Amino acid sequence: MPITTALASSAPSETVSAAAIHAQDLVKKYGDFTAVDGISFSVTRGESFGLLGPNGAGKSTTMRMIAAVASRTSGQMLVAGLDPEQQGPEVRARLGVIPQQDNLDEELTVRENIIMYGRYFGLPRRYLLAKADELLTFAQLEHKANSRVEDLSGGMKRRLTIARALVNEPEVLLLDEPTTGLDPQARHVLWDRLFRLKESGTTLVLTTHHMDEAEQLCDRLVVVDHGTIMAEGSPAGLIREHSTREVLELRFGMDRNAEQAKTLEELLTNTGRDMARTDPYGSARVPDVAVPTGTGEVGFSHIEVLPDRLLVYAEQAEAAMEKIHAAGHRPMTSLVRRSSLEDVFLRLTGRSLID
Ligand SMILES: Nc1ncnc2c1ncn2[C@@H]1O[C@H](COP(=O)(O)OP(=O)(O)OP(=O)(O)O)[C@@H](O)[C@H]1O
Repeated sequence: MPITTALASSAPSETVSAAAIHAQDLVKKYGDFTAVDGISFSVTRGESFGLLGPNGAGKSTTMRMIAAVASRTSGQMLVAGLDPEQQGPEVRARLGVIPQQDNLDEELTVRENIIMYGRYFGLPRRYLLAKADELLTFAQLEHKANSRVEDLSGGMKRRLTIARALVNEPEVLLLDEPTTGLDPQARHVLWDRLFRLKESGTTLVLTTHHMDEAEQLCDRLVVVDHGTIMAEGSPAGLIREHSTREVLELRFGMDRNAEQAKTLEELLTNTGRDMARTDPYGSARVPDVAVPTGTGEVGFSHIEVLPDRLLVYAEQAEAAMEKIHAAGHRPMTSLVRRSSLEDVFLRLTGRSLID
């Protein structure tokens, strides 16, 4: 059966053809090992879409199948309406690919890297000279145009890799771990450039195991673990669905955390007017809408015990802290923060995103 027919049988055809990427029941096996285990997702044109998961989750393998550099074992996929398996060169011409490891030509200058890359696409030299200037300005590398790549910082190399990937004006930009290994300042500069691309309408598909990156850049994302999709939604929607609004982080000392967790759980669960969960480790979910709270109301959900600290999940973490103090408990340190995608991942898998 042609792929368009197969895909259309389970999704509205206008959805499939309008999608920048449509993947259905995608499987990739390496021998007996299943790296990608039947994942399905759709990326809308102009959207910024993320695959968030820990090392080894199958994110890069999925990206390689999208980029037409790895075959799939089964399932279907369309990229810009084309099948990467059947129409590899056409798909690659529509994509900009930023691999996990920079593969710039260290012997060439910054400008030459862009021009040489454009030549692979058969783009004319005159076009490339003007395009290189435009892309160097975009990447904030004008002042490095004639420097050799080996003289660039890590952040500059990453920006050059992105600039180079834009030379063929791709419909979709694939970014595999775009800022891993960069210092915080370099990450922010790169995020700013990606924001601009997003605003100009480029479809971004990125993998990351940094929850802050996913929160910053993604309109929508899938949480991936062991080759399967655990959850899908916007960063805010996922947090609303799988966590409380706030988290109270407490340290009591390594050997006391587990014991304290039991005591605090009883204390916070039995607080009269609170919206406590009857089964704090069960599957009960936090309501989709913000819980109305008044003085003393905690909206307690559950406690996670990590090796070095406790995470108390509550709509009102300050109120939880007050109750803990009032009951005479004195943690060594305490911190109130908003829930993040890291909390979502922990809730879904029982593990941290970064081991
Ligand atoms: N060519 C290969 N042969 C065998 N196993 C592979 C191959 N490529 C990837 N794998 C395995 O498939 C699993 C998924 O790898 P993948 O690189 O897709 O994960 P990832 O989520 O991108 O993680 P990372 O961020 O570490 O790259 C891993 O267990 C990896 O060891």
